[in-house]
Formats: sequence, C-alpha cells, structure tokens
Amino acid sequence: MIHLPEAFCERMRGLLGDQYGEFIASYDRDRVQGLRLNGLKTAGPESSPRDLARKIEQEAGFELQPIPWVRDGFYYREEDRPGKHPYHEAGAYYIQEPSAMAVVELMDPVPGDRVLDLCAAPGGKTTHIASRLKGKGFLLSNEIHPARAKILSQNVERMGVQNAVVTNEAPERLAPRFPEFFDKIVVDAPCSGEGMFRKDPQAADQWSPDHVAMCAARQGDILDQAAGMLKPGGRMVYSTCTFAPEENEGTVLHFLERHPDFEVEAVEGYEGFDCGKPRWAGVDPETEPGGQLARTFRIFPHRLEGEGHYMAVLKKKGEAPETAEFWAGPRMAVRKQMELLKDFADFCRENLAEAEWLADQDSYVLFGDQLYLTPREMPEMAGLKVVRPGLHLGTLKKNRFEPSHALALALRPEQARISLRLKPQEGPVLRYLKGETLDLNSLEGGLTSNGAGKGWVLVCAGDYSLGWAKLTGQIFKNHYPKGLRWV
Ligand SMILES: C[S@@+](CC[C@H](N)C(=O)[O-])C[C@H]1O[C@@H](n2cnc3c(N)ncnc32)[C@H](O)[C@@H]1O
Repeated sequence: MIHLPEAFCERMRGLLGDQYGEFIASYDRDRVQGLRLNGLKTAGPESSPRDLARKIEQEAGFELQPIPWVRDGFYYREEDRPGKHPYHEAGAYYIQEPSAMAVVELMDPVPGDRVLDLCAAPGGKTTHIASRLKGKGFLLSNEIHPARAKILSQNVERMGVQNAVVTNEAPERLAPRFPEFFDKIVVDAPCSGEGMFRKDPQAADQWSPDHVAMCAARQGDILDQAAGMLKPGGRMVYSTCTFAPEENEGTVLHFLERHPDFEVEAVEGYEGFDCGKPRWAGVDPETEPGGQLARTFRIFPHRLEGEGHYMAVLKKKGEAPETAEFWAGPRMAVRKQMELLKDFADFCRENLAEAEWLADQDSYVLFGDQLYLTPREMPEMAGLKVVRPGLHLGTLKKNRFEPSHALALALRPEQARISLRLKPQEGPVLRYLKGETLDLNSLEGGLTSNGAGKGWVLVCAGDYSLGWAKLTGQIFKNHYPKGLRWV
C-alpha cells in the first residue's frame, strides 16, 4: 500500500471531483508494464509490429498485448520478466511505461528530421525517436547529470542507434550553439513525478508543494532555452509525468505568454486521452485565446492503462528556412588520416558481408585511437561535453582493428560474414552472456558462414545481434564486454 501525501490527495480531490474515487483506487491496482519494439532491430520490410510481437511471444514465451496509442508498444506480464531476457541485452525492445510512449507518437519524427531530446536520460524517448528516424537524420540526446548521461549512452548503444550524439550539457549551454537548428524537440521535463508514485514510492515521500513550485520554475527555464533551438515551423513536445497543474497547463500558459511566436498545435490524440484543463491553471476556457490549453493532453491512470502523463504539442510559427549548414572541419582532418583507417577497411572486408561501412568516409572521426561513425548531419560540437560522438566502431590497435560492442549491436546478422544465431532461451546464449568460451562441437547448427572459417563472429540471440566472439578452429573466444556479463 503506497503512502500518498495528504496535500496531494486533497488537491486531486478538489480537481477531479466525482472522479477522485476512481483515481485514488487506481493506486491499489498493480501497475501495468510496457515494452516497445525497437524498429532498428526488428524492422522487416513485410512485418507489422503485431507480427513481430507474435514472433517474440513464440520465441521468448512472453504474452504481449498491444498498447492502443503506440504503434510498436505492448503490455507484458510482470512474470515474463523481459528485462532479464537475452533479447533485452540485444536491444530487441525497450522497457517503458506505456503512457510515456505517447510523447514520441505525438511528436511523430520522420526519417531525415533533426531532433533534440533535451532531458533525455535514461533514454525512453530517445530510443523511440531513433527507432522512428530509421538511421536517417540527426538526433542530439542531451542529459544534464553526468552519471545519467552515461546510462543514456549505454541505452543508445544497446538499441543499435547509429545517428545519435549524446551530450552532457545544461540547456543554456546548448541553446547558443544551435539557434533554430532542430525540426523537432522533446522536453520531457524533470517534474514532481506524481505519475510515478506507484512505480517509485520514494517519489511520494519527496513530494511537497514547494517542490512542485520549484519544478514549474525550472520547466519554464528549460522551455525558454529549447524555444530558441527550434526552427520556425518546427514542433516541440513538452511532457511531464505529473498531474500538478502548475507544472502542466501552468507551465505551458506562461511559456505561451513569454513566446507569442508559439502556439499549441491541434493534433489528434487517442480516444482515451483527456484534454488539458485550463481551469486547473486558473484560466477561463471561454476567454483563453484560441482554447489552446484544451488542445494539450492528459493521461490518467483511472481512464487508461498507464501511470499518467501530460503532453503539449507546441508549434513555432513561420516557415523553415531552406538553407542548412553543416560542420566540415574534423571530417577534413580525418580524410588526411585515411591511411590510419586501412586496418578498419581490412576488418570490414574480412568480417562484414557488406562494404557499406566504407562508403561514407566523410563521417568517420578519430578520437585518439577510437574510431566513430558520426551522423552525416552532425553540427559543430567543439567545446561541448560529448559523451558519444556517434556510433563507436572500435579501436585502431597496432596493425589491426578491434570492433566495438556498439558496432555488433548496430549490425543485423546478415551484415556479418560469420554469424552465430543461438536459440534465445537455451544454454549457449546464457553461457555467451556469462562470458564463457563456446565450442563449435557443442552447438547445434546456428553458424552461418559466408566462406570464412575464422575471424570475428557476430553472436546473435535469434535474429538479434548480441556481441562479438572470435572463431579460431572450433573455439569461439568470448568478447562480450566484462562489465555487461551476466552473473
Ligand atoms: C523525466 S526525466 C527524462 C526521462 C527521459 N526523457 C526518458 O524518456 O527516459 C527528466 C530528466 O531531466 C534531467 N534534468 C534535471 N534538471 C535538468 C535541467 N535543469 N535541465 C535539463 N534537464 C534536467 C534529469 O536528470 C532527468 O534525467
């Protein structure tokens, strides 16, 4: 039984009126659990999300039910524990609270967009955006807290994202660097977390009216910085996981007062979503210009199977400028270092089935001996705290190239010359995740070799790449990173 703060209950009673009983009763029910399929890993040209979910159900023994407002989202049963399955390590899906999945659905990023996720850790919205971008366009995922930025980067890696850069900056340091740069921005703001009380009872202990007021002030500051980074005509989604009107309608109302170049866009929600509540922010809906706050969305736990969320789709008036300028500096420098990339080129020829990694040399960047593939559209980043400048390809060692774990996760099985597809549930895949050496003689099938008998092997759980092993004779030397190994 969760202990809810008395002042919170009082306020919700006043706001919800005769719905309060149902609302408060929802805290006694088990919370619903959701996962979102990773379109970067599961995208087959002919498969619908439901077909892919059926396949995962059969292979992993889960029971999945569609989340109605999310194309790739599914409810799962707690006892299936998908977070402890090899498919989770392979980035086949991301575990995410179902109502939180609505944010990126409303934002609707499309391949080629330049997107900023300003408050991004641990990466729910970022990995959703990346899945929608399908590797095309540019995603800047930022997180202010260093430790959380690291976790964000690890999740970006696990999901096999190629075109995202992760930074660890305060919004006010990013804003002057990217004036009117992004097509879309998500501000999933730090908030008082009233929608998290079931998941995280500690959030209830930390709640206070002063904390709500502090969050509202901070949200306004973050939104002000974000506003300058959005192109005219661009779309910004503001969201919180709290019910407090000060942090929702109130924050949006004051933002619109300060930024008359923005308006709330009229987009379609899902039938169970509630409208924003202007009156809760002290605004008479009859007199509010354009009824804008009523075009924002609320998800309540007693009305839908989710913990609760608030979302506003904000549009910057005007037309996007035609021109786009990109940074060319370090790429030119890398060109001069092409002979250093020779070992990488040899690695690709010997171990990858497709030479596509060599095609776009302008995007390779070296940091010391670490080689990265940066998004084509990466802007000037010098002077910013960059946690991940793009896809980490590997390390240039003396006369050889050692591929990174991130590269393994970004490849599909058919892109490797030798791949080992292990059954997702059985002994060998678990032994691989524990860091053990595998012996070809003890494995039943699963090895696909395109002519090569030795070299780097892409180890997969079913159809999803998990990591590297090195095959010599009959032995697969395990290269699953030590820090990730299962115990
Ligand atoms: C609601 S969480 C983001 C969740 C994330 N979008 C996701 O989907 O996984 C808000 C994040 O904002 C960060 N944050 C805290 N203060 C901030 C500030 N002043 N500016 C920007 N971000 C801040 C927090 O560290 C936290 O990671």
